[in-house]
Amino acid sequence: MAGQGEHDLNCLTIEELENHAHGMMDKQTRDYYNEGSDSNSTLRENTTAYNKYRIRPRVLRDVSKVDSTMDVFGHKNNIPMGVAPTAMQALAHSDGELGTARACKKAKVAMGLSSFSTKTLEEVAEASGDNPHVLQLYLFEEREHSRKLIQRAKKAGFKAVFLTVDTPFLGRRNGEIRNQFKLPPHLKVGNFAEDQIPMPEGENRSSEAQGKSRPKLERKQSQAGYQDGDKRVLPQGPITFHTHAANPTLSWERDIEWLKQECLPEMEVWLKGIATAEDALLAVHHGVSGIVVSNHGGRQLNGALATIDALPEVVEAVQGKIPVHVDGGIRHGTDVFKALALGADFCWVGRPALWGLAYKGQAGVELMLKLLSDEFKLCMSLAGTVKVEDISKEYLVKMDNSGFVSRL
Ligand SMILES: Cc1cc2nc3c(=O)[nH]c(=O)nc-3n(C[C@H](O)[C@H](O)[C@H](O)COP(=O)(O)O)c2cc1C
Ligand SMILES: CC(C)CC(=O)C(=O)O
Repeated sequence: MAGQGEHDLNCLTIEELENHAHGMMDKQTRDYYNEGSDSNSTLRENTTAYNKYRIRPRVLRDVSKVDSTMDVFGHKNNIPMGVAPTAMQALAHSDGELGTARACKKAKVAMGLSSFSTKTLEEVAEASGDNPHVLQLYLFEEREHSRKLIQRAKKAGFKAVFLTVDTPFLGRRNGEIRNQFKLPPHLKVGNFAEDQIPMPEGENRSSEAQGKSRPKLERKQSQAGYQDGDKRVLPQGPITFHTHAANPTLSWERDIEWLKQECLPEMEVWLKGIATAEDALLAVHHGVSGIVVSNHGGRQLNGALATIDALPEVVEAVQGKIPVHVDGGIRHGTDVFKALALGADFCWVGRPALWGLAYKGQAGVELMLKLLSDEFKLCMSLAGTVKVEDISKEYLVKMDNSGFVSRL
């Protein structure tokens, strides 16, 4: 645990980190990183829902040696938490995803890399070394581009792909629309910089590649990836997040099987964005290696349950057959403890890493990871748990709006 002298006195909590980061980002970056979709209610609830759960501490249990480590992707992680994939990290600081990867390696926590990173996956793999790193994937309608990316990830030593399944269309992010968000010219989407599809004027790419099984698409520049009335918009030209991240054609039977064939055995296939027991059961049925309970940090379906509230039904449905991870709204070591007590095997944090980067680049991500690690270890000790496996729902109660407390 941190001694008195080892703190950044300007920044002792994730909330303070967020406040520092606020002033270090331009408006378009700040809005892009921080906002959710629509009225942002799911974004807010992801965080506040943790307050409904309170910890029941046990005492006199010799917590002089607490082991907060756990194995994930075949490696010992310092705490049961990693950094979630978030796009375009060089907007926050020039260290970008390389700073995050180096900080994760130093802190011995896993890292998720967005397909839409501002560094290449090969650069990030090199910076990660033997620290576990997974690649978040959007499966493109032009399947050849996804295949190429998967092959590169395999070669670079990624442990798993996390297919994002909550993005048939992009959620409506009003700040992004208002700011007409785009990557500034000095930055590029690292993985696709040279991967543009030249398309002669007038050619309809819906007949290309895997076109036969696809719905008929209209060739038109996407309006920032948002659903365009009844018209399907064909992604075209350079691969950008606005044109290519969303793919409404994905389905369990065709695409999960395809992905497993492309990735296994070198890389595991996980689904990120599961929020119900029914889909968790389908995930098990389709033989994926694990799932992440996620609502994309409140950026997709506003009005969806907070992830900590969706977690119990998923855990109950899965019954330990595959690992269940969770992300969304985790801002304290006690949140990690609560998620584990509700049955998650592992947690991921998104925005706190972006705030760390904005604050001080790699050093800021290191600080963020230290704050959450210290808090989690202290929480384990004060709750009377010595190993991560000890954490169970026995340590939690739930409080309703009128303050009534019930055991879980
Ligand atoms: C700015 C930003 C960019 C994101 N980019 C991606 C992405 O490229 N792919 C993806 O699957 N999820 C993406 N996410 C969602 C995160 O992986 C994660 O689910 C979410 O941030 C967790 O919530 P938290 O930020 O409250 O911790 C992004 C989130 C943010 C805030
Ligand atoms: C659209 C993506 C490239 C990034 C993303 O998932 C997000 O901004 O939430």
